Amino acid sequence: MTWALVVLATVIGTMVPLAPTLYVSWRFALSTQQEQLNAYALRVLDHTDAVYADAVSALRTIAAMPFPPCSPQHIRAMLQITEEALSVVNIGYGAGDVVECNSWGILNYKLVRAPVQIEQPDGIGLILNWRPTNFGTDRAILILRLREYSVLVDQRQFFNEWETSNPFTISEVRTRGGRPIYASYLDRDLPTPPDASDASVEKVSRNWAVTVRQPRITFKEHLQANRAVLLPLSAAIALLSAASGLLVLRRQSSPRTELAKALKKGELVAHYQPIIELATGRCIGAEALVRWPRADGSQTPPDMFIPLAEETGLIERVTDQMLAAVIEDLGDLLRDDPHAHVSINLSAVDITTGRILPVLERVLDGSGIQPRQIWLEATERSFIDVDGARATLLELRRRGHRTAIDDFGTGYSGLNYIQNLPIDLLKIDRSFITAVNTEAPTRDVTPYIIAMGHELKLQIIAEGVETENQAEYLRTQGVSFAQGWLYSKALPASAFLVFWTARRR
Ligand SMILES: Nc1nc2c(ncn2[C@@H]2O[C@@H]3COP(=O)(O)O[C@H]4[C@@H](O)[C@H](n5cnc6c(=O)[nH]c(N)nc65)O[C@@H]4COP(=O)(O)O[C@H]3[C@H]2O)c(=O)[nH]1
Repeated sequence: MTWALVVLATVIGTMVPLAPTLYVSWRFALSTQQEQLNAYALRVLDHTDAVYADAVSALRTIAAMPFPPCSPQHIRAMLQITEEALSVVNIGYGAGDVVECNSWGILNYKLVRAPVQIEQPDGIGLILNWRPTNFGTDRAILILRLREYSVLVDQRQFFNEWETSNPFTISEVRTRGGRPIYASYLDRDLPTPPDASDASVEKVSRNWAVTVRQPRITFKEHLQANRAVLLPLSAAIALLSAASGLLVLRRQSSPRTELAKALKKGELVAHYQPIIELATGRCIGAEALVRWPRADGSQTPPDMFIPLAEETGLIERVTDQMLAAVIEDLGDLLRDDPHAHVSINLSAVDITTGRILPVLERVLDGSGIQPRQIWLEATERSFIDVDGARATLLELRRRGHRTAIDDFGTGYSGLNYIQNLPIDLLKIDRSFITAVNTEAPTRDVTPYIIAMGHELKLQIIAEGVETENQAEYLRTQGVSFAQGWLYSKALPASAFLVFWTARRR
């Protein structure tokens, strides 16, 4: 994946989750608004019902009292009820067109009884917006009338005194007959009820219908109102998607992914380093060494990616592909010359788990290649699990394969250790060959390793032979085989076949 694609993916990765997030949060705001309105409508209705019930109760109580009209007891009773009923500001009595007395006493002026405007189903008459000039208040009064009695209520308190605490919400109260009797926008100089796009809720009780409204939240308003939350949220989403984009990029270009891709595409190839019989100078076989040619023409050295393959569990696939390459590249050679062999490097897991056994069986089955033509090399690291390694090596040997301990001398295997392992060949590490005939401190170790090999009756291969001098020394020490740049570097299959033909004679 290129950077451009990752940037594009990051931008899309930012926008794609952001757009639904904003939309969902707006939808959530709308439903929250609706819920709030719902709750508010219920509160308005409850309040109206409660105040009405209080006023009606006062009305019915006084109407049921047996006192002579406007008698001192009658007036005292009206005063007492007025004081006890929270919403009632006064009670009036008048049998004809005028009020004769009220909670304060007998009227000494003429107060005309206002005509009933609305008849409620429960028999109570309503008079709205009564504004008496000489009554001690300039606030609108709602009168509830039952026969001769009138109960006076502060109209604003009756409907919803406290609703001013919610300045964006307006409420309208209607009788059950549909007659509008209150609208908060009239009281509070609010704009007249807005259009149908408002968010609104209607609630109905036995006597009243209440509607509450609010301009519906637009997406833009929601965005502006929640900038403080939404902007950091979008920044966080952007960061997250950028981070995941980078992660994808890193994954895409991580060495492990690259190696896995190379394995998948079959990009690893086998090169073959000739193995020479020191006594005759003849080529008796080759070691297969993995090569990873890159698109830019370079090669990634096995020392770099083999440890990675071992750590990341890809090494089994490397082994399997090398084995398949050997059969493909040198199958004819091996079938034509039953004395020729190819050495293959196994990993620790191939040896300790025995995984390689069925793989080899499958590959060689019906191939015409003898198991003894496939030598298998394992480093000392493979022998950490001695029992697992011994079981695998024993089975390999039983089938006819030859087994070699590779890079000998670099690990910690002592004589006692390797003499208990079923090994045929000991391969001396290049560092001990380089030391031959030099002043290097390891030069004394080389004869010791060779002697150990002889002691264990193992055939010895020297690797990294670069000079005739080294070859001569090894010959005199009784080392059987050698490989190294003195003879040839690891060659592509076709070049090796040419080398083989020339050195087989
Ligand atoms: N300076 C010098 N070097 C020489 C000379 N002759 C041979 N060599 C190099 O020494 C290494 C010998 O292979 P190794 O000890 O098995 O060491 C191998 C082996 O441990 C591992 N490896 C290579 N191919 C495979 C494979 O197919 N499977 C596994 N599991 N490991 C492999 O990678 C290591 C390095 O492989 P290469 O880079 O191919 O390096 C090879 C070879 O190219 C010489 O005269 N002078």
